[in-house]
Amino acid sequence: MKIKQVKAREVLDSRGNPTVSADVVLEDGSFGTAMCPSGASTGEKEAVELRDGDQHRYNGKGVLKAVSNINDEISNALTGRDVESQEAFDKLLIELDGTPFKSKLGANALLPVSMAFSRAMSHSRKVPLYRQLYERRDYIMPVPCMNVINGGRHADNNLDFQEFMIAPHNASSFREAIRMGEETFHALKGILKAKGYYTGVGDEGGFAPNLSTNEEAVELILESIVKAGYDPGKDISICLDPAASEMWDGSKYLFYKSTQQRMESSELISLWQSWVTKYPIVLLEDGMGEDDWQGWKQLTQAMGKNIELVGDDIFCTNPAILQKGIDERVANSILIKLNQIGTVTETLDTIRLANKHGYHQFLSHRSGETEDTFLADLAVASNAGHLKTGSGCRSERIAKYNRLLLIEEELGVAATFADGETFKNWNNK
Ligand SMILES: O=C(O)[C@@H](CO)OP(=O)(O)O
Ligand SMILES: [Mg+2]
Repeated sequence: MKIKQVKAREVLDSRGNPTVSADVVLEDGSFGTAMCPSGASTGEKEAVELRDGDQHRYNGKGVLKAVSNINDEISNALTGRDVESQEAFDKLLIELDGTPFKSKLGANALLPVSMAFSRAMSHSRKVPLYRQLYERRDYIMPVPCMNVINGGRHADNNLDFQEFMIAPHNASSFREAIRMGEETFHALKGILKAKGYYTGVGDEGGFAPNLSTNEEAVELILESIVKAGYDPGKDISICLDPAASEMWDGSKYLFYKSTQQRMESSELISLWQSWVTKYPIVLLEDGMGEDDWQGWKQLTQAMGKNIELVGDDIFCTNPAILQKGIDERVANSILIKLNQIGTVTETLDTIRLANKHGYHQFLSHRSGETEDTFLADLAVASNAGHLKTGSGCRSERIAKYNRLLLIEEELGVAATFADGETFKNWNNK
């Protein structure tokens, strides 16, 4: 298929920061467009996001360089080229950049072009995007892990830990799971209000109340699950992303927003063990920091048979780093974020590698998002069984859930809801 046009411009993300929107048009007139998300608590080994640094425009956060890299270099190299597959297309992008972390053209230039090509191909082949990404007979609809309390770097005022999520898994469909999650979200709002807490939301749509302890967040969520009429642990469980890299001060974990206490890795592991005993927690993401491999190994030894331990900052969706984690028995699951690695093909490669070694895959949005719903299709295409894309009441998050509702309807009997099995069956460690 010949590429007819590649084009980009600067648009805005959900934090009001600039991001890249790109289009790809194929010879047969098929059109695809996509927008790039952006993180706040980023891993050190993520593919590079180019920012202009010109303080007169968006406080240095403009993306005009990345945009012109698409409109000039990428467009010149691709226009008129015959490309037979996503792999071939992404290979051209990777070669054009030529650096290990995509620092020349920017992952925020490569990724939206790569995603736009997937969409253009799906239009050309007249198949839905999830089928374009991975053709299967039956698909698994993911458990929506909804971030109902935001802390850490995603809210200025409150908790040390970044994300407190609910996983409504005892449902017969995605539609039912989302309803259970939203009912709990609204019950939580009522509880916060009654206790005199602020009910404004953080970057990912969860509440950002001024709670005094991290434990209180979990307790309130459990109370809201019950208030909504569900059984904690049986119907709805808890998932956490404390984003521990943000707490790591080089040798210890600093509770930088609450007590100012500094914990050894072993103490933090004991804290997680006591929480898992006390609370119905099924998934812990970034329980240790990315620079604390030793701590990560110990965490995996201590808890890897009991719950899902997801590596986000430590793996950065990078197959080479994941391979190191597999070899050294670090984590039993990987977070998947398209812009951490920078192309659709490499994202699918990482998913495949994880699958081959019994590592689960947790599909994820970024804290800076757009209305682009690519993630929803990727979550279905991968059959990964769960995703996180915020909660409640912010449209850039809900857009993905709404897309999943439509996909489930479209698939009909070819769709099975993932349910609680998603969080079980560890075959390693
Ligand atoms: O840490 C995370 O998992 C993500 C998404 O929730 O946050 P950010 O996009 O800020 O890296
Ligand atoms: Mg994370």
